[in-house]
Amino acid sequence: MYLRDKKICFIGAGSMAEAILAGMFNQKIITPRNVSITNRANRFRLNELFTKFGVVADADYREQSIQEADILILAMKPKDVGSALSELKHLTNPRQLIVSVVAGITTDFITNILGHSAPVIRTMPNTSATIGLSATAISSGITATDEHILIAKEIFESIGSVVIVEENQLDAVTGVSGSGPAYIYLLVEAMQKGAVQAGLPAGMSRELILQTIIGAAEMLKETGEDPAVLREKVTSPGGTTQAGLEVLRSLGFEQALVACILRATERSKELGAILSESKT
Ligand SMILES: NC(=O)C1=CN([C@@H]2O[C@H](COP(=O)(O)OP(=O)(O)OC[C@H]3O[C@@H](n4cnc5c(N)ncnc54)[C@H](OP(=O)(O)O)[C@@H]3O)[C@@H](O)[C@H]2O)C=CC1
Ligand SMILES: O=C(O)[C@@H]1CCC=N1
Repeated sequence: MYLRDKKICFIGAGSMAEAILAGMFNQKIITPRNVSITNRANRFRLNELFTKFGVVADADYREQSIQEADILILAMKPKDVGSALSELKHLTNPRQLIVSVVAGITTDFITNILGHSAPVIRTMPNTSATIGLSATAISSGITATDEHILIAKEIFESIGSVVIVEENQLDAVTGVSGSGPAYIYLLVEAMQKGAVQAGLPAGMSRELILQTIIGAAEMLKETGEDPAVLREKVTSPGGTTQAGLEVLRSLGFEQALVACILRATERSKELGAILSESKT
């Protein structure tokens, strides 16, 4: 219970902030009166989050909320981090823990803008946080201690599973599990198209595909088997799976996924580099 009595303030009130809020309240690891949420301008959105969670979400209390927080969660787009921190740094202090969910942005970048030694934890959750099933990786900047990692772990365990990584692995995590839900959704979209073209009704296709993905994921988890072994068990020689997989391979399915992850990883590095360059 590292979060008990800690005051948390979100800077950024978008979909990731909402997903984390929902997880923390579902797991009852913090009370609404200890949480405030701020954004740049959208008062309607703040009101929506106040109505939904009962958190302090009043634009007029933005400065006070940031100043009084023990933990600041940065949840704005990468392009907005520099300007947001430059504008708000005078409200922060070295005793606050800074937790960032922003893709590509390094702990060094954040520390340099703040200009003081507040500990910074960089994380990468994903949108399955909304239903408590995020895969989140967390890493610490140079001034963060084991206790800070434990605090961040408690926050992100409320929205799913957590692994601790070195910061230089976080771009790859972003390419794999941060963006990963989108790859799976594209797979479902394509499978649905195929199912309908093969003659199944759309609604039934969706149900069959979802259960197939859930079943395959649970098989991987529960058996601990290598995916190649499980794949081979589905694939009868000369059967339907073999025929389907041959088409996937001839169209470069595996290379496409590997290239996708490498490009998303590279993009995460680019997002950080663009901002670092624009600062110098
Ligand atoms: N979506 C995803 O799948 C994932 C996203 N992330 C990361 O989460 C972060 C947030 O993403 P998401 O929630 O989708 O973004 P949204 O666009 O939904 O929300 C961004 C929020 O940031 C606020 N904001 C912008 N500028 C400032 C500022 N200067 N001061 C205070 N608040 C500001 C916006 O306020 P206003 O509306 O008033 O402008 C808005 O509330 C991103 O950095 C992304 O990389 C991480 C993992 C997964
Ligand atoms: O697309 C993005 O940049 C963010 C980071 C991971 C998922 N969404």
